[in-house]
Amino acid sequence: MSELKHILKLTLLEKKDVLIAIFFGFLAGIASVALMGSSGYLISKAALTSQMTTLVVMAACLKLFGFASALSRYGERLYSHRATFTMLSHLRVSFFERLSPLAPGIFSKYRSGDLLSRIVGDVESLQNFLLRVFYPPVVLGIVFLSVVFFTSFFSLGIAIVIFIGMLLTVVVVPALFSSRKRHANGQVRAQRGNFAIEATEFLYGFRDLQIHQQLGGKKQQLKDDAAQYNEGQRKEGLEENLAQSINAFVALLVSFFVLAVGAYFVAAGELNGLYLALLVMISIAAFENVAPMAAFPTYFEESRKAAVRLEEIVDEPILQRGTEAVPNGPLDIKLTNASFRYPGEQDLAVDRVSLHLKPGTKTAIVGPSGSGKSTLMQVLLTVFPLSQGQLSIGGKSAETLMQEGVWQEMNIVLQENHFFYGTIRSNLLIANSAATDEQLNLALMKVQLDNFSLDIKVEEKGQNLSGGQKQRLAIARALVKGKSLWLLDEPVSSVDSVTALAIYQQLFQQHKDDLFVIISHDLAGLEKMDQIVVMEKGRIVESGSYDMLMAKKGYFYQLKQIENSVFV
Ligand SMILES: Nc1ncnc2c1ncn2[C@@H]1O[C@H](COP(=O)(O)OP(=O)(O)OP(=O)(O)O)[C@@H](O)[C@H]1O
Repeated sequence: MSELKHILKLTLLEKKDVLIAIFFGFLAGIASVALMGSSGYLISKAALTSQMTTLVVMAACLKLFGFASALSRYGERLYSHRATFTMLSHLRVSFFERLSPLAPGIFSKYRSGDLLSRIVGDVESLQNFLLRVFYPPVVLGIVFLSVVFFTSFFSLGIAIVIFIGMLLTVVVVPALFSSRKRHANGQVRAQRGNFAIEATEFLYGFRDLQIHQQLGGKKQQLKDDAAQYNEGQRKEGLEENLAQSINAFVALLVSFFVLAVGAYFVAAGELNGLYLALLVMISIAAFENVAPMAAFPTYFEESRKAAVRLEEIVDEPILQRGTEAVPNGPLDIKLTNASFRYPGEQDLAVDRVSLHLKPGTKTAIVGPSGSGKSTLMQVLLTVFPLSQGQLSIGGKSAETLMQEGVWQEMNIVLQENHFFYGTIRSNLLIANSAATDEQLNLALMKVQLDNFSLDIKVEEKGQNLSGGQKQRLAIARALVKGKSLWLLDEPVSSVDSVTALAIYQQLFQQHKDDLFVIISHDLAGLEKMDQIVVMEKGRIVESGSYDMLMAKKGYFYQLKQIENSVFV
């Protein structure tokens, strides 16, 4: 039950709705018991006496109880569902608040399909927590105790039988099935997760699977996962039916006992026969309310597992981020002896790097594939926390700064940039929602996309754009943002060299006071950079201006020679 503590806390944030729902639930339950009880009494009274007034009063009571029962049921549904949906919205908010600081590291631990299944499926499963786990036993408990209290005035023996029946149907049978369910290996939630993982991969990798003629195998795997999930659901359904049958059987048995014990007491002269039908009908009505308890084990286990699966994700230590604002004015970025290691990896991806990036300067980071350039960029973006060393922005330690505040000051273009379904305009406005069409068109012109209309449709992930167009659109987005720190990771790797050069020229000429950090594979055109940083195995092996490095005839010079010999 401890797994559900957090969910219970969120549910009880809506204490008022929960209490009103319990109150109406109790009224509905007790009114239906009273309805049946008074009809039993009416039957006996009609058979045994001919007092018209009592019969008329009882008939009026029947109508009143019927009306009260229907009305209270409506109130119960209204308030319990309102409390449930508010709890779900609290849950989603609290889950995302705890999840977002874990991104993007979370993707190395969980596959996207799995995350999706947890975020959507498991959160959704928890809508049953109040409606079918927490609330029914509470309402039933109160209704039953009231019934036991009422019947004890007529016959203590019958009250005891009803009390034992209550313990069996509300506590013992559901607890037995819950424990059975916990120990059975019905992993429906995990199976649903597996199915979501495979389906997402199938969707993402459809084209590659088709090209490599591997669609068949993957399809089969999907079918197997779907079959397992179906089988799990089938077994779950059977188990629920069994619980329902046993609970209904026990309830019927108890009503039978009430009749038998009542008949015995009537025969023994300990109970007035007038009340026998009333007590039997009360018992039948009270046990009719027990039906939702049959589903309790399924929903209890489902809620428990969903809560555990959600907790698993967000139960990572939360990295404490700073709260200070980024200082005003031109910003510099300084790395001192900075190292970073990916979780679970042996080697440092960034190894004792010291670097000072000043406003108004242009720095290129070059090096062979896998040398740590992109990781260094993520470190500068404060996405990856340093394992060792210092990162300061504008003279302040990055740890003390608010991460959103740091990103707000940066124009960022990564190797892969996401484009949303919409138009060119909507994709550019992401960077600055206040930008005018004129500003957007100017940005498009600077990246040589002036032939693009702002109303052109962009398909999901920018599928209808070429690689180079996507990169230029990402630069245009950075231009629209208009900040002074430029962090660009291979921004023009898919753009032809003439256009790329023209874009760089525009950027450098019109943003002379800005700070540029550009990762590049291409060693051509670096003459314009103020500083070239050469990386190898996570370390800076050389740095300086183009002329300095060429004159030094060191590592960069050799890379240039290799590049020249390859292309000559
Ligand atoms: N998420 C990750 N988890 C573990 N190791 C990683 C991860 N991403 C990168 N690495 C490793 O870190 C090292 C540096 O990778 P990085 O992507 O920074 O290199 P790079 O110089 O940018 O390469 P490229 O030029 O090919 O983009 C590589 O050895 C890589 O295998």
